Amino acid sequence: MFRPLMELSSSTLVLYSGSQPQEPKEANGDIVFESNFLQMQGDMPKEFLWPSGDLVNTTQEELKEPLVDLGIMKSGDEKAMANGAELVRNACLKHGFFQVVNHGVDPDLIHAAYHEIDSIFKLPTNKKLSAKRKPGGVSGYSGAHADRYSSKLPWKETFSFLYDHQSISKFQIVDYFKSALGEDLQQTGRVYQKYCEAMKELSLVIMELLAISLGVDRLHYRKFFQDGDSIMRCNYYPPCNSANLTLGTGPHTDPTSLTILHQDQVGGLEVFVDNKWLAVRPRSEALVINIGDTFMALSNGRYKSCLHRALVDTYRERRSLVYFVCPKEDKIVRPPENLLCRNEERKYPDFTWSNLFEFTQKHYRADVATLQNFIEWQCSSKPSHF
Ligand SMILES: C=C1C[C@]23C[C@H]1CC[C@H]2[C@]1(C)CCC[C@@](C)(C(=O)O)[C@H]1[C@@H]3C(=O)O
Ligand SMILES: O=C(O)CCC(=O)C(=O)O
Ligand SMILES: [Fe+2]
Repeated sequence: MFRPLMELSSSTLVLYSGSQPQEPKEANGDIVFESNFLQMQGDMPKEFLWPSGDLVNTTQEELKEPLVDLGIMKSGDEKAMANGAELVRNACLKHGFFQVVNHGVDPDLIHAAYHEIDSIFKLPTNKKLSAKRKPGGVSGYSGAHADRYSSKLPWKETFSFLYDHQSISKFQIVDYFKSALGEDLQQTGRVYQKYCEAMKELSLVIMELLAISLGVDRLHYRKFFQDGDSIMRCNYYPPCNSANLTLGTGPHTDPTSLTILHQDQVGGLEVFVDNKWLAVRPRSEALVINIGDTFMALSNGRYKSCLHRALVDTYRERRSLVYFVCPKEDKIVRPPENLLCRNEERKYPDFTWSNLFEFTQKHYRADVATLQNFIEWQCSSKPSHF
């Protein structure tokens, strides 16, 4: 049986060993994040408290990110496409964040995907724990990552799974849900299978737009990511009485390549620009696109990996659907030759997503400096890859 985190934190629980608290170590046994239970305990358990530097208030200012109409990609209107690419370029050079509208994803499918978030997180705790993420992997359930970290715990539950676009089975996600959570979740799997198929197609269109905006061959990144797997993550953020003392997701850049995110109408996603945290206004008809560390390397550092975080709300549950685009594991991450101007320095050595992913799951807690720490870690353990 599991023990609620609160009870555990009052005992001499060793959630991690080793000198570096951020060094994730697997804890023994099931440690459970029961937000209702925690809420009744009065003070916020110390494990969920975040440093004041991470909690710096939003300026109440909203990010003025471009809304790119993706219809330009099918219109054949070269001028409209060039204008759209310029909007993307300016945003990605500055903060790596934009939104797309007229994206072609069925609003009913997005609505269904939100409905299925509750099919997952309203399950009994022991059922969710039966599908908990395995050490070193990404698939499965996590409650505040309480089995990975022992401080700065995020006030959220997550459920993640892999999407292999080239899988021979058109039912890989349905099969995963059935195996992980049982036959009753078959319909949930069907919805996310369709959702991930739609995200994959959209991601390849965006890769073309990014290529145009960088002045490289239009199909370069589409080809690079065509055979890649991706990570789908459902985020559920329970209401929190001490919402100002904790975070739903701490400040970070996504180590992945490109993120396609939909947030519900509660709001809470913020982007760090010009030394300020700016709120991202929820737009139900739009999809948030942000550059991740791996694409930043693929652009030789031109495009910024977007620094962002997610706040929690005092009274309302918040949900987000996050699709992380990744290249095939063993592909060498290297900027295209024709992006590198004459004698332009390579900003990052060659690496693979497989190694960066493993770094984030076994050696380092992804934060605002993941890629730099990964490069140093890789260089210290292997000869130079330049
Ligand atoms: C490769 C990944 C690691 C995380 C999920 C994907 C892309 C985003 C990463 C993450 C969300 C960045 C913030 C910290 C993290 C631990 C989290 O809050 O979930 C990261 C994810 C993870 O390691 O599970
Ligand atoms: O929930 C959100 O709005 C952001 C989540 C996020 O950044 C992530 O899961 O990487
Ligand atoms: Fe993120």
